[in-house]
Amino acid sequence: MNRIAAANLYRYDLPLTEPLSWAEQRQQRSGAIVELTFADGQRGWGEIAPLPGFSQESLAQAIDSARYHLRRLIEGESLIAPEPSVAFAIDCAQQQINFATAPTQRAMLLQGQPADILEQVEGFPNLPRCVKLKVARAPLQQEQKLMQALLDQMPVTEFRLDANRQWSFEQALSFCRAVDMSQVSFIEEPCDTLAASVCLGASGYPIALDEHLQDPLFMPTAFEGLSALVIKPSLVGGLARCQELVNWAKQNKIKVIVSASYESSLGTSQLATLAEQWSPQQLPGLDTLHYLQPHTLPSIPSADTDAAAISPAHWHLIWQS
Ligand SMILES: O=C(O)CCC(=O)C1=CC=C[C@@H](O)[C@@H]1C(=O)O
Repeated sequence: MNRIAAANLYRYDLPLTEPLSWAEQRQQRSGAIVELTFADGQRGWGEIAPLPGFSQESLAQAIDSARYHLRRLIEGESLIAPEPSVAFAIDCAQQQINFATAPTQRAMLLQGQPADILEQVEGFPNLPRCVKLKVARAPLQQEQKLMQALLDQMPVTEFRLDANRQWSFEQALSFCRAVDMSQVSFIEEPCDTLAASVCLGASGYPIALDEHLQDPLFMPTAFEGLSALVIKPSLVGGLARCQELVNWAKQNKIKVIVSASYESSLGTSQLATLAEQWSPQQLPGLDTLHYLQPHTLPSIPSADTDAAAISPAHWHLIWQS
Protein backbone atom coordinates (compact mmCIF):
# COMPACT_ATOMS: atom_id res chain seq x y z
CA MET A 1 0.00 0.00 0.00
CA ASN A 2 1.08 3.59 -0.68
CA ARG A 3 3.18 4.91 2.25
CA ILE A 4 1.53 7.61 4.36
CA ALA A 5 3.73 10.71 4.62
CA ALA A 6 1.50 13.05 6.66
CA ALA A 7 -1.92 13.29 8.28
CA ASN A 8 -4.24 16.14 9.29
CA LEU A 9 -7.37 16.11 11.44
CA TYR A 10 -10.15 18.67 11.07
CA ARG A 11 -13.15 19.13 13.33
CA TYR A 12 -16.61 20.14 12.15
CA ASP A 13 -19.73 21.31 13.99
CA LEU A 14 -22.73 21.47 11.69
CA PRO A 15 -26.12 22.87 12.71
CA LEU A 16 -29.05 20.47 12.30
CA THR A 17 -32.14 21.39 10.28
CA GLU A 18 -34.28 20.33 13.28
CA PRO A 19 -33.39 19.18 16.82
CA LEU A 20 -32.73 15.43 17.04
CA SER A 21 -32.53 13.19 20.10
CA TRP A 22 -29.40 11.07 20.35
CA ALA A 23 -28.89 10.31 24.06
CA GLU A 24 -30.17 13.88 24.61
CA GLN A 25 -31.63 16.56 22.36
CA ARG A 26 -29.03 18.03 19.97
CA GLN A 27 -28.96 21.08 17.74
CA GLN A 28 -25.74 20.20 15.95
CA ARG A 29 -23.72 17.28 14.61
CA SER A 30 -20.02 17.19 15.40
CA GLY A 31 -17.30 15.02 13.94
CA ALA A 32 -13.80 15.03 12.52
CA ILE A 33 -12.21 14.57 9.12
CA VAL A 34 -9.00 12.64 8.46
CA GLU A 35 -6.80 13.79 5.57
CA LEU A 36 -3.89 11.56 4.58
CA THR A 37 -1.09 12.57 2.25
CA PHE A 38 0.67 9.63 0.65
CA ALA A 39 4.35 9.49 -0.30
CA ASP A 40 3.46 9.96 -3.98
CA GLY A 41 1.47 13.15 -3.17
CA GLN A 42 -1.99 11.60 -3.49
CA ARG A 43 -4.56 12.28 -0.76
CA GLY A 44 -7.22 10.28 0.99
CA TRP A 45 -10.11 11.42 3.18
CA GLY A 46 -12.34 9.83 5.79
CA GLU A 47 -14.87 10.91 8.39
CA ILE A 48 -14.94 10.15 12.13
CA ALA A 49 -18.56 10.56 13.22
CA PRO A 50 -19.38 8.60 16.40
CA LEU A 51 -23.12 8.95 17.05
CA PRO A 52 -24.00 9.86 20.67
CA GLY A 53 -26.26 7.21 22.19
CA PHE A 54 -25.27 4.65 19.53
CA SER A 55 -21.44 4.64 19.45
CA GLN A 56 -19.46 3.40 22.46
CA GLU A 57 -16.77 6.05 21.90
CA SER A 58 -17.24 9.81 22.34
CA LEU A 59 -15.90 12.24 19.73
CA ALA A 60 -13.10 13.31 22.11
CA GLN A 61 -12.03 9.67 22.60
CA ALA A 62 -12.24 9.03 18.85
CA ILE A 63 -10.05 12.06 18.08
CA ASP A 64 -7.42 10.95 20.64
CA SER A 65 -7.46 7.46 19.19
CA ALA A 66 -7.19 8.81 15.62
CA ARG A 67 -4.07 10.84 16.57
CA TYR A 68 -2.50 7.74 18.10
CA HIS A 69 -3.32 5.48 15.15
CA LEU A 70 -2.33 8.03 12.51
CA ARG A 71 1.10 8.42 14.20
CA ARG A 72 1.47 4.63 14.09
CA LEU A 73 0.62 4.51 10.38
CA ILE A 74 3.13 7.24 9.57
CA GLU A 75 5.77 5.24 11.45
CA GLY A 76 4.89 2.24 9.27
CA GLU A 77 3.11 0.33 12.04
CA SER A 78 -0.32 -1.28 11.81
CA LEU A 79 -3.62 -0.27 13.44
CA ILE A 80 -4.54 -1.96 16.71
CA ALA A 81 -8.32 -2.31 16.79
CA PRO A 82 -9.34 1.34 16.63
CA GLU A 83 -12.90 2.26 17.65
CA PRO A 84 -15.48 1.70 14.85
CA SER A 85 -15.81 5.37 13.84
CA VAL A 86 -12.00 5.74 13.72
CA ALA A 87 -11.48 2.48 11.82
CA PHE A 88 -14.09 3.51 9.22
CA ALA A 89 -12.48 6.93 8.70
CA ILE A 90 -8.89 5.70 8.44
CA ASP A 91 -9.87 2.84 6.10
CA CYS A 92 -11.78 5.22 3.80
CA ALA A 93 -8.81 7.62 3.74
CA GLN A 94 -6.25 4.85 3.17
CA GLN A 95 -8.32 3.24 0.43
CA GLN A 96 -9.20 6.66 -1.06
CA ILE A 97 -12.92 5.87 -1.13
CA ASN A 98 -14.55 8.18 -3.64
CA PHE A 99 -16.77 11.01 -2.40
CA ALA A 100 -17.07 12.91 -5.63
CA THR A 101 -20.75 12.27 -6.23
CA ALA A 102 -23.60 13.20 -3.93
CA PRO A 103 -25.85 10.28 -2.94
CA THR A 104 -29.10 10.51 -4.90
CA GLN A 105 -30.64 7.06 -4.54
CA ARG A 106 -31.86 6.33 -1.03
CA ALA A 107 -34.70 4.98 1.07
CA MET A 108 -36.67 7.89 2.54
CA LEU A 109 -36.55 8.09 6.33
CA LEU A 110 -39.88 8.66 8.14
CA GLN A 111 -39.59 9.45 11.83
CA GLY A 112 -41.35 11.68 14.36
CA GLN A 113 -44.89 12.03 15.62
CA PRO A 114 -47.55 10.18 13.52
CA ALA A 115 -49.27 13.49 12.59
CA ASP A 116 -45.94 14.96 11.38
CA ILE A 117 -45.16 11.84 9.36
CA LEU A 118 -48.57 11.96 7.64
CA GLU A 119 -48.12 15.65 6.89
CA GLN A 120 -44.66 14.95 5.46
CA VAL A 121 -46.05 12.21 3.22
CA GLU A 122 -48.92 14.40 1.99
CA GLY A 123 -46.31 16.93 0.81
CA PHE A 124 -44.37 14.41 -1.34
CA PRO A 125 -44.36 15.51 -4.98
CA ASN A 126 -43.93 11.86 -6.04
CA LEU A 127 -44.51 8.64 -4.17
CA PRO A 128 -41.17 7.29 -2.93
CA ARG A 129 -39.94 3.90 -4.13
CA CYS A 130 -38.92 2.91 -0.61
CA VAL A 131 -39.40 4.34 2.90
CA LYS A 132 -37.92 3.44 6.27
CA LEU A 133 -40.43 3.97 9.08
CA LYS A 134 -39.29 4.10 12.70
CA VAL A 135 -41.73 2.09 14.85
CA ALA A 136 -42.01 0.96 18.51
CA ARG A 137 -41.97 4.60 19.60
CA ALA A 138 -45.71 5.13 20.23
CA PRO A 139 -48.53 2.90 21.53
CA LEU A 140 -49.11 -0.13 19.26
CA GLN A 141 -52.62 0.81 18.14
CA GLN A 142 -51.49 4.31 17.18
CA GLU A 143 -48.65 2.88 15.07
CA GLN A 144 -50.91 0.27 13.44
CA LYS A 145 -53.26 3.10 12.43
CA LEU A 146 -50.36 5.14 11.10
CA MET A 147 -49.05 2.17 9.13
CA GLN A 148 -52.47 1.55 7.58
CA ALA A 149 -52.79 5.23 6.63
CA LEU A 150 -49.31 5.16 5.04
CA LEU A 151 -50.12 1.98 3.10
CA ASP A 152 -53.31 3.62 1.80
CA GLN A 153 -51.32 6.66 0.62
CA MET A 154 -48.39 4.69 -0.82
CA PRO A 155 -49.87 1.51 -2.30
CA VAL A 156 -46.76 0.45 -4.24
CA THR A 157 -43.96 1.75 -2.01
CA GLU A 158 -41.56 -0.71 -0.33
CA PHE A 159 -41.63 -0.31 3.48
CA ARG A 160 -38.71 -1.03 5.79
CA LEU A 161 -39.65 -0.81 9.48
CA ASP A 162 -37.15 -0.23 12.28
CA ALA A 163 -38.05 -1.06 15.89
CA ASN A 164 -34.52 -0.71 17.37
CA ARG A 165 -35.16 -3.76 19.64
CA GLN A 166 -38.01 -1.95 21.44
CA TRP A 167 -40.83 -4.50 21.08
CA SER A 168 -41.44 -7.69 23.03
CA PHE A 169 -42.24 -10.73 20.87
CA GLU A 170 -45.97 -10.34 21.70
CA GLN A 171 -46.00 -6.66 20.70
CA ALA A 172 -44.14 -7.36 17.45
CA LEU A 173 -46.48 -10.24 16.57
CA SER A 174 -49.55 -8.22 17.40
CA PHE A 175 -48.33 -5.34 15.13
CA CYS A 176 -47.54 -7.71 12.25
CA ARG A 177 -50.92 -9.45 12.49
CA ALA A 178 -52.84 -6.18 12.59
CA VAL A 179 -51.34 -4.58 9.47
CA ASP A 180 -51.00 -5.66 5.86
CA MET A 181 -47.35 -6.77 5.72
CA SER A 182 -47.26 -7.45 1.98
CA GLN A 183 -45.37 -4.20 1.22
CA VAL A 184 -42.97 -4.62 4.16
CA SER A 185 -39.61 -5.98 3.05
CA PHE A 186 -38.33 -6.35 6.64
CA ILE A 187 -38.44 -5.14 10.25
CA GLU A 188 -35.04 -4.13 11.57
CA GLU A 189 -34.30 -5.58 15.01
CA PRO A 190 -37.98 -5.98 15.97
CA CYS A 191 -37.60 -7.46 19.45
CA ASP A 192 -35.75 -6.88 22.69
CA THR A 193 -33.84 -10.16 22.32
CA LEU A 194 -32.40 -11.93 19.29
CA ALA A 195 -34.26 -15.11 20.30
CA ALA A 196 -37.58 -13.22 20.15
CA SER A 197 -36.72 -11.77 16.71
CA VAL A 198 -35.83 -15.28 15.51
CA CYS A 199 -39.28 -16.47 16.73
CA LEU A 200 -40.91 -13.62 14.82
CA GLY A 201 -39.01 -14.75 11.71
CA ALA A 202 -40.26 -18.30 12.29
CA SER A 203 -43.82 -16.90 12.49
CA GLY A 204 -43.47 -15.79 8.87
CA TYR A 205 -42.29 -12.17 9.15
CA PRO A 206 -39.13 -10.78 7.49
CA ILE A 207 -36.36 -9.65 9.83
CA ALA A 208 -33.22 -7.52 9.42
CA LEU A 209 -30.25 -7.28 11.76
CA ASP A 210 -28.66 -3.92 12.55
CA GLU A 211 -27.57 -3.29 16.17
CA HIS A 212 -26.33 -6.89 16.56
CA LEU A 213 -23.84 -6.34 13.74
CA GLN A 214 -22.22 -3.57 15.78
CA ASP A 215 -20.86 -6.13 18.24
CA PRO A 216 -17.41 -7.03 16.83
CA LEU A 217 -17.72 -10.59 18.17
CA PHE A 218 -21.15 -11.23 16.61
CA MET A 219 -21.33 -13.30 13.43
CA PRO A 220 -24.82 -13.87 12.02
CA THR A 221 -26.23 -17.34 11.53
CA ALA A 222 -29.01 -17.79 9.00
CA PHE A 223 -32.52 -18.25 10.41
CA GLU A 224 -35.98 -18.47 8.86
CA GLY A 225 -37.19 -15.00 7.94
CA LEU A 226 -33.74 -13.34 8.06
CA SER A 227 -33.98 -11.07 5.06
CA ALA A 228 -31.34 -8.31 5.36
CA LEU A 229 -28.22 -7.06 7.13
CA VAL A 230 -28.26 -3.31 7.71
CA ILE A 231 -24.63 -2.21 7.81
CA LYS A 232 -23.71 1.18 9.28
CA PRO A 233 -19.94 1.36 8.79
CA SER A 234 -19.43 4.21 11.32
CA LEU A 235 -20.90 1.92 13.98
CA VAL A 236 -19.73 -1.46 12.65
CA GLY A 237 -16.11 -0.40 12.16
CA GLY A 238 -13.45 -1.03 9.56
CA LEU A 239 -14.09 -1.88 5.94
CA ALA A 240 -12.69 -5.41 6.40
CA ARG A 241 -15.35 -6.22 9.03
CA CYS A 242 -18.06 -4.71 6.80
CA GLN A 243 -16.76 -6.76 3.87
CA GLU A 244 -16.88 -9.92 6.02
CA LEU A 245 -20.58 -9.26 6.73
CA VAL A 246 -21.27 -8.48 3.06
CA ASN A 247 -19.60 -11.75 2.01
CA TRP A 248 -21.62 -13.70 4.56
CA ALA A 249 -24.84 -12.08 3.33
CA LYS A 250 -24.02 -12.91 -0.30
CA GLN A 251 -23.26 -16.55 0.55
CA ASN A 252 -26.56 -16.82 2.41
CA LYS A 253 -28.61 -14.87 -0.18
CA ILE A 254 -29.47 -12.16 2.33
CA LYS A 255 -29.83 -8.50 1.26
CA VAL A 256 -27.30 -5.88 2.36
CA ILE A 257 -28.51 -2.37 3.14
CA VAL A 258 -25.72 0.17 3.61
CA SER A 259 -26.92 2.79 6.01
CA ALA A 260 -25.72 6.11 7.44
CA SER A 261 -25.22 7.38 10.98
CA TYR A 262 -25.81 11.09 10.30
CA GLU A 263 -22.40 11.68 8.70
CA SER A 264 -21.63 14.89 6.81
CA SER A 265 -21.75 15.00 3.01
CA LEU A 266 -18.20 13.59 2.88
CA GLY A 267 -18.99 10.40 4.81
CA THR A 268 -22.45 10.06 3.25
CA SER A 269 -20.98 10.24 -0.27
CA GLN A 270 -18.40 7.60 0.64
CA LEU A 271 -21.23 5.40 1.97
CA ALA A 272 -22.99 5.84 -1.38
CA THR A 273 -19.80 4.63 -3.12
CA LEU A 274 -19.61 1.59 -0.81
CA ALA A 275 -23.33 0.85 -1.26
CA GLU A 276 -22.83 0.80 -5.03
CA GLN A 277 -19.94 -1.60 -4.57
CA TRP A 278 -21.46 -3.92 -1.95
CA SER A 279 -25.16 -3.89 -2.76
CA PRO A 280 -26.04 -2.16 -6.04
CA GLN A 281 -29.55 -3.69 -6.12
CA GLN A 282 -30.71 -2.24 -2.77
CA LEU A 283 -31.53 1.39 -2.02
CA PRO A 284 -29.15 2.46 0.76
CA GLY A 285 -30.33 4.14 3.99
CA LEU A 286 -28.68 7.49 3.36
CA ASP A 287 -31.57 9.87 3.99
CA THR A 288 -29.90 11.38 7.05
CA LEU A 289 -27.96 14.10 5.25
CA HIS A 290 -30.95 16.43 5.01
CA TYR A 291 -30.94 16.71 8.84
CA LEU A 292 -27.63 18.61 8.51
CA GLN A 293 -27.64 22.20 7.23
CA PRO A 294 -26.03 22.45 3.77
CA HIS A 295 -22.25 22.51 4.12
CA THR A 296 -19.10 22.45 2.04
CA LEU A 297 -16.99 19.37 1.48
CA PRO A 298 -13.23 19.38 1.45
CA SER A 299 -12.44 19.92 -2.22
CA ILE A 300 -11.82 16.83 -4.31
CA PRO A 301 -8.26 15.69 -3.64
CA SER A 302 -5.77 16.88 -6.22
CA ALA A 303 -2.06 17.64 -6.25
CA ASP A 304 -2.63 21.32 -5.41
CA THR A 305 -5.39 20.86 -2.81
CA ASP A 306 -4.45 22.39 0.51
CA ALA A 307 -6.12 23.05 3.83
CA ALA A 308 -7.24 26.49 2.66
CA ALA A 309 -9.60 24.77 0.21
CA ILE A 310 -11.68 23.64 3.18
CA SER A 311 -14.34 26.13 4.16
CA PRO A 312 -13.26 27.66 7.49
CA ALA A 313 -16.94 28.16 8.35
CA HIS A 314 -17.49 24.43 8.73
CA TRP A 315 -14.13 22.74 9.26
CA HIS A 316 -11.05 23.70 11.21
CA LEU A 317 -7.67 22.05 11.56
CA ILE A 318 -7.15 20.51 15.02
CA TRP A 319 -4.03 18.39 14.50
CA GLN A 320 -1.14 17.91 12.07
CA SER A 321 1.30 15.02 12.18
O1 LIG B 1 -31.04 3.49 8.05
C1 LIG B 1 -31.46 4.55 7.55
O2 LIG B 1 -32.21 4.57 6.54
C2 LIG B 1 -31.07 5.87 8.10
C3 LIG B 1 -30.25 5.83 9.37
C4 LIG B 1 -31.06 5.61 10.60
O3 LIG B 1 -32.27 5.45 10.55
C5 LIG B 1 -30.37 5.57 11.87
C6 LIG B 1 -29.03 5.82 11.96
C7 LIG B 1 -28.39 5.87 13.20
C8 LIG B 1 -29.12 5.79 14.36
C9 LIG B 1 -30.59 5.85 14.32
O4 LIG B 1 -30.98 7.20 14.35
C10 LIG B 1 -31.17 5.22 13.06
C11 LIG B 1 -31.34 3.71 13.23
O5 LIG B 1 -31.64 3.28 14.34
O6 LIG B 1 -31.21 2.96 12.27
